[in-house]
Amino acid sequence: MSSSAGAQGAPIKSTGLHIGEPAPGVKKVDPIIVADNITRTFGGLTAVQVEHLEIPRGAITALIGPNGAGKTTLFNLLTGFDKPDTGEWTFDGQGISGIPAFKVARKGQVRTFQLTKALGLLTVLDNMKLGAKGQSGESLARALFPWFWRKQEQAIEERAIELLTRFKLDAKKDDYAASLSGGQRKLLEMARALMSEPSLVMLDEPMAGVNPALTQSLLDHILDLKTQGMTVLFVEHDMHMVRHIADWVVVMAEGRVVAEGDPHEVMANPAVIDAYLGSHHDEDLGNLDTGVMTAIKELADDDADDDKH
Ligand SMILES: Nc1ncnc2c1ncn2[C@@H]1O[C@H](COP(=O)(O)OP(=O)(O)OP(=O)(O)O)[C@@H](O)[C@H]1O
Repeated sequence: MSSSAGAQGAPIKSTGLHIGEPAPGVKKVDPIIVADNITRTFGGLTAVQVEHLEIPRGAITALIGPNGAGKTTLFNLLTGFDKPDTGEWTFDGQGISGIPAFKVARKGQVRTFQLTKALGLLTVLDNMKLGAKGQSGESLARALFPWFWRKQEQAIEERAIELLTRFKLDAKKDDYAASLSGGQRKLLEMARALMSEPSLVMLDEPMAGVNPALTQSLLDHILDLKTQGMTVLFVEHDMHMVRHIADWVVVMAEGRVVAEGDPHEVMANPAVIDAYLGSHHDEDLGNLDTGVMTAIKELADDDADDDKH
């Protein structure tokens, strides 16, 4: 695996992540997640049907696809918030299929949600403290040694303040989370996820509802996770963001992985445009919802940019 400098000011992309031709299910040089035959149905609907998927370690992978492709369902499965009908997967070489979310998080795989889960009636600092792992204050043995508990509390608070400072939320530590803007809540959620010192951070639509003033800051924080050695997997509809920061892109449609590759390869792949058009093939393009149209236009723009280079 190697890194190469991008265009002026562009983030440094990780390359050489895969073995062989980039295609759905392609093997990775150093995968952090390896998943096989994952299916999840809701009644008669097959929401996820992934034969094989590997997520490269130490890189930023984007999971994209049209609405209803199964991205969030796959996220929920991989993080233990939902159970599959079939399937097995490993995280860092350990089988974790079907184990509950709090255990997945303890192993170093954390996630944020599309709609932020900051607890509005807790302060920003208390939200952060909830993200700490391995708190031993509750256990009886530790309760018998309160000095130990206090020391641990202090360490947790120090880490929380350090992270809040990094995310420029330290001045708000005593405010209720409910008073934060949408973008600030996203930052708080990301900061809280880092409390448990994860090795894999999964972000579900990190840019949704974020005011443009905070967009760059969020992007920088995501890039920073990689610099610090973490792996990032994120779901996003914003193709500019995908192109800008993703080292690798996995495309889902109708529950399956339909393409994989680096952002430029993937966005030039006709199967991907097809996936976005999907069931709308017979429709007048003017009837498509604006999200689909924007995504298709951005994919096409990427092609045009490529042609210029
Ligand atoms: N709890 C559920 N009960 C019934 N159907 C569900 C449930 N969760 C998801 N689905 C269905 O599964 C399919 C995949 O949904 P999912 O939310 O995973 O897609 P997505 O790719 O994340 O879409 P979006 O980009 O719109 O968030 C959709 O058809 C959705 O309606």
